[in-house]
Amino acid sequence: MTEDGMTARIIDGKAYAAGLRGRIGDHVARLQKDHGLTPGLAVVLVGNDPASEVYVRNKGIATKEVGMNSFEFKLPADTSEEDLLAKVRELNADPSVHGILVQFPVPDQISQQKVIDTISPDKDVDGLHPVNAGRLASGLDGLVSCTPLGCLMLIKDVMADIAGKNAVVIGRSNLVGKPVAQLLLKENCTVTIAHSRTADLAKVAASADILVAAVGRAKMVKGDWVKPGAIVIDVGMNRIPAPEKGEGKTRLVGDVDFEAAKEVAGAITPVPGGVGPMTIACLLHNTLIAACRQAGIAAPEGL
Ligand SMILES: Nc1nc(=O)c2c([nH]1)NC[C@@H]1CN(c3ccc(C(=O)N[C@@H](CCC(=O)O)C(=O)O)cc3)C=[N+]21
Repeated sequence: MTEDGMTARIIDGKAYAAGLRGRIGDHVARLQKDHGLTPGLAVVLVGNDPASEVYVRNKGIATKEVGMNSFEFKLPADTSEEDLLAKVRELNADPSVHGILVQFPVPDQISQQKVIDTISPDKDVDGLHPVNAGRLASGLDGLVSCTPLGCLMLIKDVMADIAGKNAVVIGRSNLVGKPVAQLLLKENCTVTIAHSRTADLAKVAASADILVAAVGRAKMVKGDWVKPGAIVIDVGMNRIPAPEKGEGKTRLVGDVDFEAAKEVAGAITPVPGGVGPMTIACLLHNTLIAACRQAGIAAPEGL
């Protein structure tokens, strides 16, 4: 239970993302009217993993809905690394493409890091290129990874000024943990990055005013790891068996034991409907920013 005896505010990432996509759509319409510019996002999928196909299809739909051009490329599962890198270079050189996303994971014969390194930092809407990671760490303008950006937007929607708060990020991946920590540091939080080797993780987590779970282990964060009143952001996307839905069925759960944590937290994101929808909206946000910068037009701030 929270300090005032109420359960947590459930942070509606789906609704926030819909609002953000609406504001992005307004900017895209203005860019077209004033500058004749239509932002374009290229998404490359290698192989035919069903989950990835669903994500890529949803990204394409969302991209067109905000008035951007969506370019989708499906390459066979046995595509060589050199062929994929050649595709990336072609997109780097294409002026109608402002953002490039290669859906991960890629097949084993391809190095994910080489793909990341080959995408032009200016078109790296995933924010994973070392140049963008370095810009974030140095407090310079760059492109920030979509999931971390989405987490920060949701946190700031709950609490506009988070300076001086204790933030604990569980997880140290380049994709989420590290960039989330950098963003929270930029907002003047006191940031701890915890991980699988952290001693007494439960105690560290319980010190957090803002707790971000990005480990990829279903319901690992228990209710008594949550400080009463804390903001809890659950980045986990774990598919677990759901026999109650029928044989072979699965459901999506986060890294947080939601039912227990919501009795303690002040605000908490659900899974699904929390961080996930923000990731796609922030991809469009980054594509808009990238298109403006490439065209030498002032990029919108604080969308
Ligand atoms: N280069 C690259 N960039 C990515 O950002 C990237 C990637 N590769 N590979 C796969 C992961 C995963 N990802 C998700 C995005 C949205 C939802 C999402 O919208 N989830 C919904 C529900 C989805 C469902 O029900 O299955 C939700 O949480 O409410 C989930 C997962 C982006 N990824």
